[in-house]
Amino acid sequence: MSGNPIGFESNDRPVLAIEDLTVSFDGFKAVDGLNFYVERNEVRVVIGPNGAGKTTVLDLICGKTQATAGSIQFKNRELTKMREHEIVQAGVGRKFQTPSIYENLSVFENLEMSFPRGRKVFGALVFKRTAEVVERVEAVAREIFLDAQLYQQADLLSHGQKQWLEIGMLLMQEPELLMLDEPVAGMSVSEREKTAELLGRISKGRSVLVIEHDMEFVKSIAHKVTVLHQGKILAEGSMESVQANPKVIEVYLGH
Ligand SMILES: Nc1ncnc2c1ncn2[C@@H]1O[C@H](COP(=O)(O)OP(=O)(O)OP(=O)(O)O)[C@@H](O)[C@H]1O
Repeated sequence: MSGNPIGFESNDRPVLAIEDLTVSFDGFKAVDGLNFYVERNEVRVVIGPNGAGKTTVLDLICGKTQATAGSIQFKNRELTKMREHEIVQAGVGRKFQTPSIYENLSVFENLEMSFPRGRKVFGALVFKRTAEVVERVEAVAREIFLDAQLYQQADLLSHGQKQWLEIGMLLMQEPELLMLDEPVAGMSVSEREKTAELLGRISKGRSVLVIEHDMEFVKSIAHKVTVLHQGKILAEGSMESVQANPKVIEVYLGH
């Protein structure tokens, strides 16, 4: 865990403030009156049993799913009224479980095409390779442990390296909120350790929101843990406090 102080916005409101958030699917409330706050410099992990609503919360934040009621404020902007691409532009990056990298392109090219200016000015694949872009690609590649693989084709990377590349593609866009769904699934022990280090590092200056089932990994990264159950918060606090909570043991950790 980093000793980095968890910061507040200038007006003391958390970077991400979710209030009374509800989504119903045919009358079934997958998320039910949720109040949830994440600070800058924080790594927050959301845990809970299958079907608790964890993925749905990320879907609501990134605009993939529309809320039935409630509000999601990110840096004081209301995300429930925005479209998916506007939410990305507002500084929210989301990584899904399956990597969506371009297997036939190099690590460099994958990172390069995620550079926002490249997209806006010249389209996704064709744009001028400026010194600024090259510097940024190289810096991100170092950050994600792939500087030695920069010119390697992405399909030759290990599963873990592909996951890091996708995190790198998100970092190219400099998101202020980064959301990751089970980032270490299928990773080796050493890849898990490096991922924990990576998440600690990249949480500085931004917020990182992770869904994870691997409790050892959760323990190694979480500043704070939120336990979801039936679309509501069952418990929230330090890993130690939620692990010792009888309600959490009953519905999740005891299984
Ligand atoms: N688009 C949808 N339409 C109908 N029901 C949905 C939809 N999306 C999610 N659900 C339901 O909402 C509930 C919460 O699902 P969600 O995927 O958010 O749970 P989860 O906590 O992420 O579970 P897991 O750990 O298995 O990924 C589940 O009962 C699921 O079937």
